[in-house]
Amino acid sequence: MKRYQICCIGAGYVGGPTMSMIAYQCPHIDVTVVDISQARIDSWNSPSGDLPIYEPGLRELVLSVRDRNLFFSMELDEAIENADMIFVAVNTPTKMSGLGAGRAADLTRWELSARRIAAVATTPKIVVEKSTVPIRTAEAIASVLTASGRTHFSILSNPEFLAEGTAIQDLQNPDRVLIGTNTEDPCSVEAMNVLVDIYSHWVPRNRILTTNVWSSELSKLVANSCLAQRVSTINAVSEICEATGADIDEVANAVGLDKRIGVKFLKASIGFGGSCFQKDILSLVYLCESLGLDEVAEYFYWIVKLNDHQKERFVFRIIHGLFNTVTGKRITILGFAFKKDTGDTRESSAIEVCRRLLHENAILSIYDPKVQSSQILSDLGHCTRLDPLELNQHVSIYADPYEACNQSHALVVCTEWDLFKELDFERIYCQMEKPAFAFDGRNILPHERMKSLGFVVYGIGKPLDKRLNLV
Ligand SMILES: NC(=O)c1ccc[n+]([C@@H]2O[C@H](COP(=O)([O-])OP(=O)(O)OC[C@H]3O[C@@H](n4cnc5c(N)ncnc54)[C@H](O)[C@@H]3O)[C@@H](O)[C@H]2O)c1
Ligand SMILES: O=c1ccn([C@@H]2O[C@H](COP(=O)(O)OP(=O)(O)O[C@H]3O[C@H](CO)[C@@H](O)[C@H](O)[C@H]3O)[C@@H](O)[C@H]2O)c(=O)[nH]1
Repeated sequence: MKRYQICCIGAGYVGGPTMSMIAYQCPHIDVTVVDISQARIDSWNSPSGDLPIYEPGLRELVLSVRDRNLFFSMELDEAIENADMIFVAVNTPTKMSGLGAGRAADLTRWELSARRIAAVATTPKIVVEKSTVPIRTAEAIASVLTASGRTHFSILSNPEFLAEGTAIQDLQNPDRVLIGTNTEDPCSVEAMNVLVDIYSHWVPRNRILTTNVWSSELSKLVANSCLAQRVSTINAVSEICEATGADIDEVANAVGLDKRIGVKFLKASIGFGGSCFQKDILSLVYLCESLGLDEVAEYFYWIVKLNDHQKERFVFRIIHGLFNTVTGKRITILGFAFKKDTGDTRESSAIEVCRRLLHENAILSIYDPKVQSSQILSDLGHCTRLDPLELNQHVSIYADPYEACNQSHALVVCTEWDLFKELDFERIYCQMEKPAFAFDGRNILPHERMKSLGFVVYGIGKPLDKRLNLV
């Protein structure tokens, strides 16, 4: 009997881990993940397990199922034609030019995938929207798919809620799985039941929600906006704390212990990063503007504005603290990824912090345990427009955190890697220029111990040290 065949278009942060989990949980299903990037596919197939993305637990998961019932391939057409169900998990970044530039999601890759499916498929397919897309994308995709009239397509929305750094845990034990379908079409409902059955292999049935397609698409954008809104709220409060002497961690704890509010996602920071929050809020803003809902659009837009403000004021603290000039001063950047436990730098706040410091002629020593040097240089080259030679004069990347701290004027924590908490700060203090400053953009360092060693410490939303030159 023919085994059930799944194909996933897009072997990225979502396609790779999500399909690995389905293959692991459903040994009776064959899963083929395809991509247009040969380098990515080669890396997923790497014999040593040197995968294209770092995610705790992912390597073990992939190695346990790869070439059993999980395959990574460049043969898009073959995988599409063989598949009963096709997930589309391509990237949907913010449009950079044209209509809706800086706001709308760019659906080019999605449409190209749909056109490829339409051109190749000769047997009925269930097409699953896994990428985050604007509301009503499924409708647009349906018209592309059905235009040829060659076969039948059922379109489902199944947004992904995993967070990077905890993707495998999130996939293994999701708070909910959301499936949107056209409830008036019996074929779509049948397709939905097939997808529900797949998830039911490991997700309790009461956590699998079924809704209409539009609710499903909108819920994904709203979930990210709610999460980002909490971060912007606590970051706004961090500024009040610094102006008044309140302590942000005490406030977050006191507020979050109200069960209606909850303690999660109230950690003050240098601002949220990652490929999703800003993009999805802007997509929601664009939707609201298109609908003429200007006040609603403005409300959501402020989440992003506040986030930009938080990054900017963090850099101002550094410059003011260092006697209003960082020209020629060595500054150590601890962490470059947008959060811990990932090597992903997309929209990382570290990029903006470094860009501003380089603009002020600082010399940067950067350490991150998982981000490749080439990625850091590419991100900084892109945002500063400095050529590689100029960049090399101002930026050094280290594989050892102590070397990165040598002769530095200030430590700047951009990512909350656990290992930063355990560093030997006595040793680091001895290596640094004096006064030695530490700007903790994640409030993870042992501030009191560091102060007793002689450091001048700045923490987000923490009572300010008088030596931070507050003018
Ligand atoms: N990264 C996350 O944590 C996360 C979580 C939930 C949802 N999402 C959403 O999932 C989608 C994918 O995100 P991602 O982070 O995995 O992106 P990604 O950039 O890591 O991966 C996308 C992959 O799609 C491939 N691709 C692009 N066009 C293609 C085409 N026409 N044919 C075949 N392959 C193609 C790219 O080469 C790339 O490897 C986005 O819509 C994103 O908003 C992301
Ligand atoms: O209290 C907090 C929590 C998070 N952050 C920052 O917010 C950003 C996003 O963090 P997180 O949400 O944990 O990671 P993502 O991988 O971006 O995951 C978000 O975006 C995904 C893509 O849409 C969704 O699937 C997830 O549910 C959603 O959490 C990071 O820069 C974090 O450092 C804070 O500053 N303070």
